[in-house]
Amino acid sequence: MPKNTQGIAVIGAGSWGTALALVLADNGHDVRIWGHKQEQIDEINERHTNHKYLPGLKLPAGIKGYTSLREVMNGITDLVLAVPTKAIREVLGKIAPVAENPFTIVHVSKGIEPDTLLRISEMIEEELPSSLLAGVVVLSGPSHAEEVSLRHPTTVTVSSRNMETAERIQDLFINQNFRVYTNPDIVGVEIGGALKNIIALAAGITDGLGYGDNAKAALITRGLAEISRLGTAMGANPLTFSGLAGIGDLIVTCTSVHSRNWRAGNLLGKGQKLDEVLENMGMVVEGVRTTKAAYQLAKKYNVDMPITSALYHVLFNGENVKESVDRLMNRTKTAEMEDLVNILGARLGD
Ligand SMILES: NC(=O)C1=CN([C@@H]2O[C@H](COP(=O)(O)OP(=O)(O)OC[C@H]3O[C@@H](n4cnc5c(N)ncnc54)[C@H](OP(=O)(O)O)[C@@H]3O)[C@@H](O)[C@H]2O)C=CC1
Ligand SMILES: O=C(CO)COP(=O)(O)O
Repeated sequence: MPKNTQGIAVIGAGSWGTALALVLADNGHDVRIWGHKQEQIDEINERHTNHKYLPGLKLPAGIKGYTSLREVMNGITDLVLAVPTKAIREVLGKIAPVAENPFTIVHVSKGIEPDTLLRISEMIEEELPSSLLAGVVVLSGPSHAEEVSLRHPTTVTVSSRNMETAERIQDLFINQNFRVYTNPDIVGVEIGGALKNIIALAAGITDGLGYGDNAKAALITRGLAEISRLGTAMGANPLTFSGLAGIGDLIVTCTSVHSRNWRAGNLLGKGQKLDEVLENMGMVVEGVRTTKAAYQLAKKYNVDMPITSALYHVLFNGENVKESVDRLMNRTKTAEMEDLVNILGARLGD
């Protein structure tokens, strides 16, 4: 596999940034990881661990930690952006003045910005001048950092408006444990990755309420239906939602104990308050902000998203979780596929 001779910068030293730094180091790349906490970067450089985010993991000495964005960006042509969606604009705003040459961004975050309703690649294009941005790629799929860091078999997909760039990034990451596919549908890949977190929160809630596997299978299936409806209305290829960034990620996030979104939902289902849950999680729970964004997008595109809407009212209007499930179950009867077929028909008719 071709080596990036300049080294690759990973921006964000949380769970996912650290696990992906390991994949890149396993592939022989020199990796610079940037974090904003001196103590944590000292730990990475001196003890080769990142205890808070991936306890027990020993990092190769080839992964070097930095707190200076100027130093980490020096000569860099490929950058992996691994901070929560909420922090992306702030971090890019600090990178722009210190970057000296154009670079490709591989973003690995799973969110949509509330109010602007932008996908992450669109936020990146807004924040960085085109003279600095050589390309934007999204890497997404069913991939919990905890298992990637154990080098357990994992599959993801990369997408970009420029497929040559996507294929080059595929080559940087792919190895025997980390299989990387390409998909030209950047809208679908970003929407699938972001919206599955909403359904995982809901699946955590039903598990917390003590409902069983039927309820979870219903959420996964009907969750996929509403993700596909919105994504298709936004221009995605509906087939993307039957792939890794769609059903693949939805399954892993709704069923894995590693999922922060599922865990947060589970605590909500058991009766904890949202503030309390988020305070104790210690890591990002992207689905909360994304629920707000998807609720707004559903209105904008006039798409029915009953699970997202129910969760929105639980999270932001204090509605009771059990009553919300009852209301979802007692909506007017409907057909299973008709809405998606109509959305697709309207698009093809345009
Ligand atoms: N974890 C996973 O398995 C996967 C995560 N993702 C996605 O990757 C993205 C990052 O998630 P993940 O790594 O898991 O999150 P974590 O909560 O594990 O880590 C987030 C990291 O970002 C840092 N950070 C937060 N805000 C800022 C800021 N304003 N400036 C600089 N650094 C900041 C945090 O620092 P601090 O320690 O100070 O809080 C921390 O190092 C998310 O969008 C997530 O959905 C995607 C696939 C898998
Ligand atoms: O996206 C993920 C796995 O693919 C991580 O999900 P959580 O953020 O819910 O842990």
